[in-house]
Amino acid sequence: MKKLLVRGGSGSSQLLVGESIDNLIAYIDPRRTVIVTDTTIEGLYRQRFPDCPTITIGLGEKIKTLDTVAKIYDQLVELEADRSSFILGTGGGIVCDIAGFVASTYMRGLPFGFVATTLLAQVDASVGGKNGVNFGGYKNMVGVFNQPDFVICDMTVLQSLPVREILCGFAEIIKHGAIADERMLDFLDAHQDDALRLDKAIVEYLVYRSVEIKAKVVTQDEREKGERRKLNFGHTFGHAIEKLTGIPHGEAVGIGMVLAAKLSAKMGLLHDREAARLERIIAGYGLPVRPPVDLAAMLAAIRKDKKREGDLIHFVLLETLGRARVEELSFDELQAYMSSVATN
Ligand SMILES: NC(=O)c1ccc[n+]([C@@H]2O[C@H](COP(=O)([O-])OP(=O)(O)OC[C@H]3O[C@@H](n4cnc5c(N)ncnc54)[C@H](O)[C@@H]3O)[C@@H](O)[C@H]2O)c1
Ligand SMILES: O=C(O)C(=O)C[C@@H](O)[C@H](O)[C@H](O)COP(=O)(O)O
Ligand SMILES: [Zn+2]
Repeated sequence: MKKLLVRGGSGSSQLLVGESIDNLIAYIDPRRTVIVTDTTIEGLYRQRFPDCPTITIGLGEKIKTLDTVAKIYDQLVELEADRSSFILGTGGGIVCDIAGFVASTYMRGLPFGFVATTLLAQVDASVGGKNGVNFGGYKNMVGVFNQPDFVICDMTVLQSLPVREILCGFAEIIKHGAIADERMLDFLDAHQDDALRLDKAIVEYLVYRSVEIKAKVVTQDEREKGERRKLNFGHTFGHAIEKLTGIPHGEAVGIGMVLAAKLSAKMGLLHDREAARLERIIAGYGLPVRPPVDLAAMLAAIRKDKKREGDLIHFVLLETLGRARVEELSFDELQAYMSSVATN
């Protein structure tokens, strides 16, 4: 097992890469812990959790709402959870985002930790303290920055993940390579087959390196005033596509990264050859690369993105593979560049 630390103004988080869920008891007091999980994880892994009251939520982005949060508050009241209670979110990104938000707001905030059970949650969603829910159909509109005490990433639970969910995790791994580490992209290229069949050593390296990249950025800029914006590479288009089509987050981010790389090339930053290479890597990991909606629809959704400030939007571009930069673009500029970028 390897450990990393995320330091934020809201507290520090221990990231335990390769820890087993069978050792959970070393991190929590079961008499004080309430587990929040989803129906899949409850069915697959409940017998391996410590014996604690458990709140089980449904599946899918559609339940990442304030309504679900309110239902969890109700159950916490019923369980007589108090300020000495501890919330353990056990699941993918949806459980982590919701459980972290519930823990951060119930009774003005309880301590919490995560067991991240999807590849996407291990490499991204459980790390960095962004907790929240969607509102009015728009992504992550209500939330907080607040670090969990710990995150457990047990590689063995990834074996039960459906293939589509594994691929979604690779989208965020590729993102970390694209913004911060070209050698990671070389590694992803060289080890594609082993990575896709979840070879233990390969996946453990990719999870660790992803978390290392994200932990460094979050420690520098927890509240996303500058450097952290780069973690949003591919997300401006990605969130719009997710909202418009309901495809999973990782798939939408994969398409968003292809579009953002093409835009970077159009703006004279990234070489066309590099944009094409990134697209090849994303496609090689079985992810879609063409937007299933037209440009006008995406731009209309982007106008409501919470990263908009007046007529400007912070857009993450690539200078080269492995180095990102954030530019403020007006919607007119974005529209002008994108209308000359091939999107199909
Ligand atoms: N907070 C952040 O920094 C951050 C970062 C990235 C993504 N996110 C959010 O994460 C969410 C997506 O998370 P996700 O991709 O993990 O989706 P998810 O939580 O919906 O999980 C995907 C599916 O896999 C199932 N599952 C989970 N673990 C499993 C396992 N070990 N075996 C079998 N099935 C399992 C789940 O029940 C679900 O059906 C999005 O809402 C996205 O916005 C947040
Ligand atoms: O941690 C971050 O910062 C990220 O941007 C990571 C993203 O992969 C993630 O999808 C995040 O939830 C997006 O946050 P948002 O604030 O843009 O909604
Ligand atoms: Zn994301």
